[in-house]
Amino acid sequence: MCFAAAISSVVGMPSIQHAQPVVSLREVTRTYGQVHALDGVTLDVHRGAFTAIMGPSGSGKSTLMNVAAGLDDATSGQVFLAGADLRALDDDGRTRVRREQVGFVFQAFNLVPTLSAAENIALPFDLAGRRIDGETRAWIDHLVAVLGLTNRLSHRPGELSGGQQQRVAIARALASRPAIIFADEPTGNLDSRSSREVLTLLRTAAQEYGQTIAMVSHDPVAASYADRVLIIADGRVVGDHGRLSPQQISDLLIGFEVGAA
Ligand SMILES: Nc1ncnc2c1ncn2[C@@H]1O[C@H](COP(=O)(O)OP(=O)(O)OP(=O)(O)O)[C@@H](O)[C@H]1O
Repeated sequence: MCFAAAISSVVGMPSIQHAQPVVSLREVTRTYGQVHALDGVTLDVHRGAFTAIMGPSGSGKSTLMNVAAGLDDATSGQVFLAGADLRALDDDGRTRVRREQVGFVFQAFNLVPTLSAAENIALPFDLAGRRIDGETRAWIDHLVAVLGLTNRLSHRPGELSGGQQQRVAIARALASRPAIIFADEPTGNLDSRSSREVLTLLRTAAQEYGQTIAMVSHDPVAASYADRVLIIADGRVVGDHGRLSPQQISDLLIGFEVGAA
């Protein structure tokens, strides 16, 4: 069964609304001592967008993701995540917004090694003290089937390939239908075939389900799966493009790598 059919058969195809951005940054700065990791970033990310964030090493990509996800504090400016004004919240408030609205996928998979795949997928619900109701169980079962994990649910991460581990991490991130998934180099530890599978899954989740995804990557091929490519240099957004080919992305980046050298 294709991903779209599986999803629509469980929840119906949601309408994609572009009214309120999922993430909204206004003139955001983040300084570490003398370093301006973010230097006046203004940015909206809309529901259903698959956005790649690219730029030279040290340009501020991780800082941007961390600030937008409420993992790090902006020094100045405004940060809205799923309608919440993050800078007006205390640590507990930010943690709550993160748990309820954000999914994460990391390069190193970040699965708990002592838990099975099924337990890892359910972990965010356990941590949030949320019961998995019937509808959510059906959704997770479908995700597991579409991601090809049905026969791997009792396995621990150490018994799975890299690609399978990342698919478990993606199922975990999608399970709670978060407002946004932040993916930090999600294919950094995968071979090219597994990378293609993972990127296709992310793109399909955005296109067919309206799942908002922001992905930091160094890889022009990975970024070519996104429908928006942001280029960050010296803490600023210096490029904001629609879908681009890997070659177009490489050419853009070479200009900034040379500029940064
Ligand atoms: N916790 C921190 N303390 C001090 N400086 C920091 C901290 N985090 C980031 N920086 C600095 O902020 C700038 C942006 O870093 P950031 O990690 O966001 O860049 P990046 O684009 O994600 O880099 P990379 O591609 O190498 O991961 C860098 O100069 C970095 O050294």
